[in-house]
Amino acid sequence: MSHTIIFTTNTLSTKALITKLIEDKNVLEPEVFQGLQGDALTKSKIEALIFEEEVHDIKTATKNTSQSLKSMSSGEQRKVVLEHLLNSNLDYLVLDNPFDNLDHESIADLKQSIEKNASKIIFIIVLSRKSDALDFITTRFQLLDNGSLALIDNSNKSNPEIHFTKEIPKPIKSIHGEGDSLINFKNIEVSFDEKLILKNINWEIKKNSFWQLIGKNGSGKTTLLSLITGENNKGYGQELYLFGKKKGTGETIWDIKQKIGYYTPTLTHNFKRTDTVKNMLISGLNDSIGLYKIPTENQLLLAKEWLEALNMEHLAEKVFIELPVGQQRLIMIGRAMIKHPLVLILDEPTENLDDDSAALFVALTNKIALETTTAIIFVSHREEVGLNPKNKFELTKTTNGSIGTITK
Ligand SMILES: Nc1ncnc2c1ncn2[C@@H]1O[C@H](COP(=O)(O)OP(=O)(O)OP(=O)(O)O)[C@@H](O)[C@H]1O
Repeated sequence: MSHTIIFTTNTLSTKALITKLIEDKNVLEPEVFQGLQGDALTKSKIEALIFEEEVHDIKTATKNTSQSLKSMSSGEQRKVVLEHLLNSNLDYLVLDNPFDNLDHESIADLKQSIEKNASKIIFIIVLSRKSDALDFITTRFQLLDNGSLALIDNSNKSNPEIHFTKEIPKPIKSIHGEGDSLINFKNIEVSFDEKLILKNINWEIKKNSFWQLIGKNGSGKTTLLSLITGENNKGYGQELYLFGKKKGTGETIWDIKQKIGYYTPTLTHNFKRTDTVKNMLISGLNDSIGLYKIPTENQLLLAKEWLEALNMEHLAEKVFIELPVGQQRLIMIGRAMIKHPLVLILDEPTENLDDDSAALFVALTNKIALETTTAIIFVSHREEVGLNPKNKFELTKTTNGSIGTITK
């Protein structure tokens, strides 16, 4: 049995595929896999280990560190759990998009580690991105709509059709913001358990700017964003200015949230409600996820305009969580943008997307940057092909906290 790559697209359920791959009757070559021990590195595996640690106080993947799995950055979590699985005497290991969330160096490390273990463990790697494929694995399949696997040659290229022809719809009412300076970090520092994570951060975000925030795993990107969105109170007492006011001097978290549009894939991870696509868009006007109020006529009209702009009019009444993930992401960027916030924060928004869906997401982000005055902060490890940020802010780890530099 050789190592295998399986390409999937966002219209298909990889969960069902992965369950089959680690069942006794593995879909690849059932007779070969009979009796072999396998496991999978997936998001739900990581979530289950966090649950074990939190609720039952059982440390499995983190038994050699004092830090909890939950408090680690997403990239750190992935690395620790993979290391644990590689040391678990398995015959085969299924990796679900293992390079998502990882910085370039970690991707190179991980690829090396897979190659190093390739004589001991059979790897089955499920990928959404063609560019993530490992050269030494030449057995490659495409998951088809009917759940079967088709052997492919390596020259298959995708060509997404991008046709956002309508303009980004105008908001019902403008959000008021004084001056050009929206967010200003002046010598900001953040520590956890007395360990400095961010050091002397100076960064000003102005109206109409388009930033990409980059930095290695654990360099503090999410921590930096959480100072803006209000989830982290470590900004108080420091020179952090949000929309012209020093943080902690009067504005409530809700005042601040109202000026920000935010999207990160975890926002809808546990979302189980059956809101329609149309209502999901409108909920961005109330800063809720899912609609808890009856929409007004104007709101319904605005949602219609957005659906047209996204070429998704026909999906208005569909249940949001039943859409393929690529379409869900476009709706979520629409939801975050519907009020034309002063700042739009997109934290690893293309995580887990296939090439075509990522290209659509990137095109929509560029369009928002071009047609509105909203400032955009796009966080990604990947150099997304086609993304056109005007500036880049990079966090670089040092032994005493990460420092920030404007690199573009
Ligand atoms: N509550 C916490 N307690 C202890 N350490 C923490 C806590 N929250 C974050 N950290 C640490 O702070 C550092 C920065 O984490 P953060 O999630 O901001 O990084 P990141 O750049 O977003 O990483 P990634 O790209 O992997 O998502 C990490 O080393 C993380 O382990």
